[in-house]
Order: sequence, then structure tokens, then C-alpha cells
Amino acid sequence: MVKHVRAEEPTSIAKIIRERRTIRSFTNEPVTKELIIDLLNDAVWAPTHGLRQPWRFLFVSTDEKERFIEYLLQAFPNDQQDKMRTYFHAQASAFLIVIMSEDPRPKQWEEDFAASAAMIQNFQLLAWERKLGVVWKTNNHNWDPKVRQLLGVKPGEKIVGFLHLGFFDSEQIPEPKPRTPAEEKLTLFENLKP
Ligand SMILES: Cc1cc2nc3c(=O)[nH]c(=O)nc-3n(C[C@H](O)[C@H](O)[C@H](O)COP(=O)(O)O)c2cc1C
Repeated sequence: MVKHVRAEEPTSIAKIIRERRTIRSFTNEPVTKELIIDLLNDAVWAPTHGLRQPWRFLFVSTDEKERFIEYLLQAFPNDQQDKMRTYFHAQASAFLIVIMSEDPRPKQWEEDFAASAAMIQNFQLLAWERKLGVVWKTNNHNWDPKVRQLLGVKPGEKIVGFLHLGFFDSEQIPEPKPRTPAEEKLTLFENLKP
């Protein structure tokens, strides 16, 4: 019988899950569509109820970044454009926008949102393995009708993640933010007091 004992060394999956950090500063190495398609073709093996695969993607490569930022700035008031230009330039080398189709049925909506999040985490872990850093951004502009329109997000769709991407320097990985041990959030049935 297989015993489910903890290995002396973390498995490679546990290692990557623990080591992955949100990365906010990137090198100049360009991010190409070939790499992103490769990563996404693994990430989409996430669980998805009813095999609905509710996601689609908009990718902006490093080569297109400058033109994309100027395009997107149209959505922002004049007095915010300089700030947003600096922000987008400084905080991404490329962008991947994950768009989910919104099922009007609440159960299916939740399942689809959960599947999209699982797929994004797959992507983040796969990217980490290739030294491609990710910040999963949920800034207010993800809900802005002007941003949605410029990005071709249709009624009945939502932006789940505006991912800022770029290669990272292994010497400059942020310190981990320790997690609460699961035991502190775990109730054993023997102690359950409803
Ligand atoms: C759904 C979601 C939304 C997030 N939105 C943002 C965001 O808008 N801006 C940001 O800087 N980080 C964002 N993050 C990244 C978290 O801040 C980050 O995961 C957290 O600080 C823990 O750091 P770590 O990923 O390095 O462990 C988001 C993460 C998730 C899962």
C-alpha cells in the first residue's frame, strides 16, 4: 500500500508553488507570443466543470507594448494619462489579459470563475519555471467600460486577470510573505462544534 508520507525534500510541484513570487520588476528580455502560447497550452489543463473552458486571452508582446499602452491610455482622463503611462511602462514588459465568459447561472458562473483562477495559477507556476514573472492585477480599470471596449471585452464577458509579465533576475526575487499554517485554519471533525 502506498503511504502518504511527506517526502524529505519537497516535490518539484511543492517547491515551485512555494518559491513562486509575484514579480513587480522585470529585465529587458522580450516576452514573445511563442512562449506565451506554449505556457497557455499547459495552463489550460486546469480543471473546468462541464469542460466549459470559459477563458480566452488577449496577449500584448514586448514589441507591441508601447503601442498598446498609448492605445489603452485613451480610456483614462487626460490628467491621469502621464501617471498611467509611467505605471504601465514601469510595471510590465508584456501583458496577458484573461477574459472569461460569464454564464448567467450563478452555479456555473462560480465554477467558471474558479476554473479561470486555477488556470491562471497554472500559468503563474509554469511561467515561474521559465523565469517569467507575473503580477495578477485586479485594478479598477478592469471594470471600466472604456477599457473593456478598447480591449474587445463583450457584454457577458469579464476580465479575470490583467497579468503584467516580464522575465526576472533570480538574484532579485522578493522575500516570501509567510503563510498561516493550514493547521490554524483546520477543524478536525472530532472537534466540530456547529
Ligand atoms: C485575484 C488576485 C488579484 C491580485 N491583484 C493584485 C493587484 O491588483 N496588484 C498587485 O500588486 N498584486 C495583486 N495580486 C498579487 C498579490 O498581491 C500577491 O499574490 C500577494 O501579495 C502574495 O505575494 P506572492 O504572490 O509573492 O506570494 C493579486 C493576486 C490575486 C490572486
